[in-house]
Amino acid sequence: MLVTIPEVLTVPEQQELLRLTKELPFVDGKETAGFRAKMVKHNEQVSREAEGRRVMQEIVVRALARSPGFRRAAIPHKIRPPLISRYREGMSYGTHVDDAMMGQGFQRERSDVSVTVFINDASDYDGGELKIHSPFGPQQIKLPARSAVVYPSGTLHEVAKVTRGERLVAVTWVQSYIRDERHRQLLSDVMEVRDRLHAIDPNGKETDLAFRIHTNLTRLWSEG
Ligand SMILES: O=C(O)CCC(=O)C(=O)O
Ligand SMILES: [Fe+2]
Repeated sequence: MLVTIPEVLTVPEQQELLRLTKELPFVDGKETAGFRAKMVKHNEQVSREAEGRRVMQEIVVRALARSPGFRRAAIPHKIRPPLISRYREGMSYGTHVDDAMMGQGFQRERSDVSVTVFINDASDYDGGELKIHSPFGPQQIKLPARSAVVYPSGTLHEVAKVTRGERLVAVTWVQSYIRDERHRQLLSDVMEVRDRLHAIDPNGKETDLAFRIHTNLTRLWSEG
C-alpha cells in the first residue's frame, strides 16, 4: 500500500527544518547504510553529532504522530529516529531494499513501513524522484514540501539522480502494530468507513457495527 499524505508538516515546522538544514553539518549517507545499500547510496545526512539533529527528529516524529492520514496508513507502534537526508546535484540512491531490523543490539525494531517526508519543494530540484517498484510497475513519487509518502519496507526502491538543485527529506521507518500489509490495508479501509459513518450518523447501528469490526480486527491482527 502506497499512500501520499499532504501537509504533514505545518509551515512553521517546515521553515524550522529548512533553517536547521542550512546550519547543521552533513556527512556521507553511507554511515547508516547496510553493506549492500552502501554500494548504491550517494547522499548526505545530518551528522549524528550535530546538536540540532534531535530537534529536527522531534519535529518530524511529532508531525507524523498527529497526522490522521499517517496513523491510518501505518498503524504505528514504534518509529525510528528519522534521518535528515540531502541529495545535491549528481546524487542518487540506487535500487535497494531497507533492512528488516533496525537499531542496535537487543533494541532492534522491525521495519514494516518506510516513510519519506518532503522538507523542500519539488520545484527546488530536477530529478530526485523516489521510484518504488510495485507489482503494478514502478511508481514515481515527487511531492510538494510538507507532504509524506508511506510505502511497504519490503519493496525495492531508489532515488533518481538529482540533476538541478537539492532535495531535502526526512526518512524514517515504522514497526506497525499490524505486520501483514494485507491486514493493514483492510484495517485502513475499515477505519475510513467507520469515520465516515460516524460523521454522518454518530448514533447509527451501522456506525456501532463499523466500530466493532474495526476494534475486533485490530484485536485479532495486532501484535506488540
Ligand atoms: O530519500 C528517499 O525518499 C528514500 C531514501 C531511502 O530509500 C533510504 O534512505 O533508505
Ligand atoms: Fe530505502
